[in-house]
Amino acid sequence: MTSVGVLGAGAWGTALAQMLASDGRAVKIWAREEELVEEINSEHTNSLFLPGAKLSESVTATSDLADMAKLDALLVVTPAQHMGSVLAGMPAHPRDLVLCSKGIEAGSGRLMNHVAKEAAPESDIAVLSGPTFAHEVAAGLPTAVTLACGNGEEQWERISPLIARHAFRPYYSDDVVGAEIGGAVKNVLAIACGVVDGLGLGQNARAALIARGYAEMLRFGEALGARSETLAGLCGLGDLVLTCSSTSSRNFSLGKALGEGQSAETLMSDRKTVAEGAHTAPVLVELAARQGVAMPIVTAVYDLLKGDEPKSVVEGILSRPLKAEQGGAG
Ligand SMILES: NC(=O)C1=CN([C@@H]2O[C@H](COP(=O)(O)OP(=O)(O)OC[C@H]3O[C@@H](n4cnc5c(N)ncnc54)[C@H](O)[C@@H]3O)[C@@H](O)[C@H]2O)C=CC1
Ligand SMILES: O=C(CO)COP(=O)(O)O
Repeated sequence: MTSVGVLGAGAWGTALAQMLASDGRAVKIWAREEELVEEINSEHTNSLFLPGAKLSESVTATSDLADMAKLDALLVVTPAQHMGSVLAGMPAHPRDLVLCSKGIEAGSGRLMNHVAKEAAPESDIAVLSGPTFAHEVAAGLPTAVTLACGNGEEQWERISPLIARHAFRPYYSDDVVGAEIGGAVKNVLAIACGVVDGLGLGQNARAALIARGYAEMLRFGEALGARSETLAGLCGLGDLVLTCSSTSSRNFSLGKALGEGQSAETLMSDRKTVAEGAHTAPVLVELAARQGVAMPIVTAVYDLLKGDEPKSVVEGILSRPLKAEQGGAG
């Protein structure tokens, strides 16, 4: 039987391992924390990152990257900023790497598929992304995702049966860049929606922000070669709607706390879980400027994270000159 495992035992890696094991399959998960390896193997829980979820006994954990190298396919679920170093620490790599992290590498500005390709040049790369709160997937609630295969339909035929379950429906795409940009940009926009909520600006403002944020995602995606139909799908609009409207989102909650007046510095230094949008915003602002793409909402989030005062940042957005809704430069 083809073997599949999960690299990273945060909330999402753990939920994916449980989803994969829902048909009785043996699933190996790599955890960085020794105490978590012990807990998953003995208690079948992950109280650090996914409290409340009960895992199947067929999910077993290891802290040895060599165990993961032997598998046929690996779902890669480290935080985006650590994907390169974790993959580089493996003695070899499975044939298929399915990237499930949502972000852009700070410093280099690389998308995750470029990071993975450099660390594991022999592997075929795919991207899995969509509206998927970890606790819901772990509980077996249904959702659907984009599975963008860098090697096209041949790779899809190989990996989709490994990943699809009754309540977890991958949809085929070959637009890896589009799938990655959707997930990375929506995290930043979710912070903005949280700020609107924290400031009490109302539901109209949030809907307007989602629509204008989506326009930013489309413009940026187009500049990097993503297809707009990909961004209109599960990994773009689908995930944007989910993350921008729920305090279950860490990014939304971070924004809400900022809007309520907590300091960015304190919020970031106190974190145990990852809010990828905070790491993506600065590098996204840089990449957008390089591409000549206007991203005023993303820039506003960056300013807030630098410590600018929420009310004045919102005032800046509202004072922008009026323009045509479609086709303008921003
Ligand atoms: N939680 C969710 O509902 C979803 C998360 N994602 C994405 O999955 C990725 C992982 O997020 P979560 O599983 O939620 O993480 P988490 O916030 O639950 O846990 C933090 C993770 O970071 C790891 N970590 C911390 N420092 C590290 C280091 N130096 N090197 C390697 N790993 C380190 C920890 O071991 C832990 O696995 C992120 O890119 C996130 O955007 C995607 C879809 C859903
Ligand atoms: O990506 C997610 C859901 O699809 C999770 O969002 P947060 O990282 O904001 O919690």
